[in-house]
Amino acid sequence: MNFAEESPMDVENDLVSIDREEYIENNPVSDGELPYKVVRSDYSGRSLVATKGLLAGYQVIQELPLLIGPTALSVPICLSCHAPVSTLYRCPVCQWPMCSETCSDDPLHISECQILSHDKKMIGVPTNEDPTPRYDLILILRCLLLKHSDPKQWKKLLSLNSHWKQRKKDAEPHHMAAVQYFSKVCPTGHDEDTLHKIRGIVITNCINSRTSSGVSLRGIYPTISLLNHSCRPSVALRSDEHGQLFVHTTVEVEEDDQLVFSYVPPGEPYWKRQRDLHDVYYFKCSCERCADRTEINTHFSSLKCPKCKKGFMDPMLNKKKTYRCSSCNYSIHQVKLMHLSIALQALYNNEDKIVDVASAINLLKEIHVRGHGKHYTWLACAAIILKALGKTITMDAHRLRKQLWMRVIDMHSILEPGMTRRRGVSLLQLSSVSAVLAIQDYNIGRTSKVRLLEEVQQCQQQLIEARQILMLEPPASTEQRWLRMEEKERRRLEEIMEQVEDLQATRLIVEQDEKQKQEDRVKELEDVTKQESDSESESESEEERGKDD
Ligand SMILES: C[S@@+](CC[C@H](N)C(=O)[O-])C[C@H]1O[C@@H](n2cnc3c(N)ncnc32)[C@H](O)[C@@H]1O
Repeated sequence: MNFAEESPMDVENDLVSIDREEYIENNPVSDGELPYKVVRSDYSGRSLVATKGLLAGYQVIQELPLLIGPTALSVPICLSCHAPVSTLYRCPVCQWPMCSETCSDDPLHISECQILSHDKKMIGVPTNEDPTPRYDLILILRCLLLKHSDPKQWKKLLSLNSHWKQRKKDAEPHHMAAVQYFSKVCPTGHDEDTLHKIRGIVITNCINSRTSSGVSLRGIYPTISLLNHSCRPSVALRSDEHGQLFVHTTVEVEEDDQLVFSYVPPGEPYWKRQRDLHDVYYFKCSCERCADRTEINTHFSSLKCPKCKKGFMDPMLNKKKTYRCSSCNYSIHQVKLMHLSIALQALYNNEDKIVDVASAINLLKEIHVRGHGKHYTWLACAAIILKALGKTITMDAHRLRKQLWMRVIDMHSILEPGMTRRRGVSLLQLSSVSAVLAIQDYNIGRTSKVRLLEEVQQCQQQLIEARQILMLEPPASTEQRWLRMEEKERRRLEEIMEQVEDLQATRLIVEQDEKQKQEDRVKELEDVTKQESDSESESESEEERGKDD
């Protein structure tokens, strides 16, 4: 077959058609107007912008994957139902691990199997239970098969960004392995440039989701793929167990604002975010966070100056990749700063070092001295401490937990503000630990009843906000567990409030009882006194009388 005339370049710049009917069907509450449109810029290509002002939490897009498959590095999973499998049962034809005969006979697998079965030496076939990059091949193959199974969708797929020429030039080993595999070992009939392009499309555009059994999958979503990146996002993506994606605004956006999400974890330092964005997506990020040397006053990626120990070594954002002290102007190269940061990271990376609250606090102090309280290592260390403290239920542990959750929430509200799942979950945790502390403090007489009520009300406010955020989780998603936890916490707080009210009522009754008893006693005393004085006066008068007598 000659594929020469359909060079991928021909469709490189085609716009993916945005299907309005499909949008309305997926978003029944929508007024029929798309809340986004595609715009194009010389530097960042196509991107989605809001067509009107949108409040935080607004669902902008709901989209099923065009194709879905295993992540590039995966433990063995069945190629049909994507359930985790051992390597004991294999498809008798292609030898890939599957869960059963039913799955290996599935018509969807048959077409893949015909290609994969050419690998007689099992070069690309997973051999044991360990995670393997061989699963990278599967989604690429599914894309390649689309050409004949669904030419319309194939065209849509080819319109996505791939950076294929650059990837071909860079010849990264995993990329080359996949291209060679489908050109030499299991030929699919596509020319090499198309193979470069298809792998490029998968790497540039795939988005991960999770099945109900906890397996990570990656999918291609033609509309959502048009969202550009920012390290300070305005939308968040959530998936259900069928791989369907939902895009919500996390903050209020205005008409014509870009809708952007973060391709990399926002908790990574500047140099790591830039490196990954460059290596995988081929661009330099200049979002408001990256364009500000202080990363919005957090100095998130800067160490304290090793020379004057006063200023922060902030990135200069220039091509030389230098970091300069804000106080004494001392400068070092990014590589040196990376090494210093990695050394700092090594201090906390060993979870076993956190044996109790005191050791955790010491560790935080160490980071504070060499890094600082808003440094990325602090955030990562807080996560490790929160995990390591596990079920420790001492008051000290609760107090530390509360402080850490408060700081984590503060930092994330700068880095990725608004209705993010991270904020929802952190608020839930903060509310839970604050409630425990409030009750304990009250029980040991450290706080008053009024303070207890105030704190419980504060926890309820945190839960209300957490609920608003967690309600955005799609119904068929594993993350619904957070909503269940929120419900449990809410009931617990209601019980506490009832108990406090009961307590209040009991106290009132006791107090009234006491008051009554007191009054009775006073009355009794008065009566006795009166009787006594009466009898005294009687005897006195008797005496008088006697005298008289
Ligand atoms: C998933 S695609 C997004 C849609 C893409 N802009 C397009 O035209 O198809 C990812 C690619 O978009 C570009 N991109 C995304 N965010 C960017 C940003 N903040 N600055 C520059 N380029 C960006 C990069 O080329 C990246 O590899």
